[in-house]
Amino acid sequence: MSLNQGATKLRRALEDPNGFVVAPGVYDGLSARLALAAGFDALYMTGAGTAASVHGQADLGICTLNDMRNNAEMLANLSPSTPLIADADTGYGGPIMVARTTEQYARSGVAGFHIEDQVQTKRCGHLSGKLLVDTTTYTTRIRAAVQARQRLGSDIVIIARTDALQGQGYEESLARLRAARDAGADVGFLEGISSREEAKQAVQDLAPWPLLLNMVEHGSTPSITAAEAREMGFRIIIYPFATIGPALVAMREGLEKLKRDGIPGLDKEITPQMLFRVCGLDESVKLDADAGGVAFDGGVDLRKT
Ligand SMILES: C[C@](O)(C(=O)O)[C@H](CC(=O)O)C(=O)O
Repeated sequence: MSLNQGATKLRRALEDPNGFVVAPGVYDGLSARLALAAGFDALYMTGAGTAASVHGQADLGICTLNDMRNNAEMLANLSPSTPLIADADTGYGGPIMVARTTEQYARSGVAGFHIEDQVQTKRCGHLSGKLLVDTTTYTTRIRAAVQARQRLGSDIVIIARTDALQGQGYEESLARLRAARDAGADVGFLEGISSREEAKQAVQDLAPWPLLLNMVEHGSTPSITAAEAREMGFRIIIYPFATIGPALVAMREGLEKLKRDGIPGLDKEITPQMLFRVCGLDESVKLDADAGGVAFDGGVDLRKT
């Protein structure tokens, strides 16, 4: 069996003409556990969510390779057979760093990652004023990733993202994606698609090269469902804010309630056991018992039913 099952699975899904990958954004262990429990068969590690949760910072190129790799490694290994697509921003430096990023992501169990053509002081693709590197620098990043993948003999999927649409227009964006494809990228990612027509056009213009749709709601892109994206011909859809969006609202409301009432007033179903069960409590207890451990012989539930 391949060492990186997720990467092999993702690559096979892209080779299958009917394969379509739906990956909700996750940013920490709990959000990933919940996405897995909900039955998603792929995950997306959002860089914006990682910056927000690990550092409490905006998506402005603050996360380093180590921050991203650490988070990705934890997420990818909660369910190694479930592909994790991870944000790799600009690749974190020149070709040497991009190669290092590729190697570290591959060894960490990441199934695929995207690298973009923004400058190092990057920003979220749905903010204005983005600055880009030239096409030669961009393709050098992509080539460094492809060559690193080949040296490793890894199935890790390399996704080329361009942020050129906002400042340089559609034709320049397509030229950049074609250059990335020619440099060996497996999938294209046109960031900040601004209409359904543009989305369909990009799929057609780059066919049969697989394209990823970044479904950031209330950003530059209209709301497109998974079924619509599939119909348009996209092969992967990611929803970066799928878990951090609801978490943000729920946490804010919960904290306002606590401030007001002096008690969180949680739903009855929220017990310590319930939280820990979401996070693999029963599997861990079984693992201990299978090894001959007796620590949990008495169980962990306060009230036995
Ligand atoms: C996909 C993305 O890179 C991410 O970090 O999840 C972001 C999402 C966002 O901040 O809106 C991006 O599109 O740049």
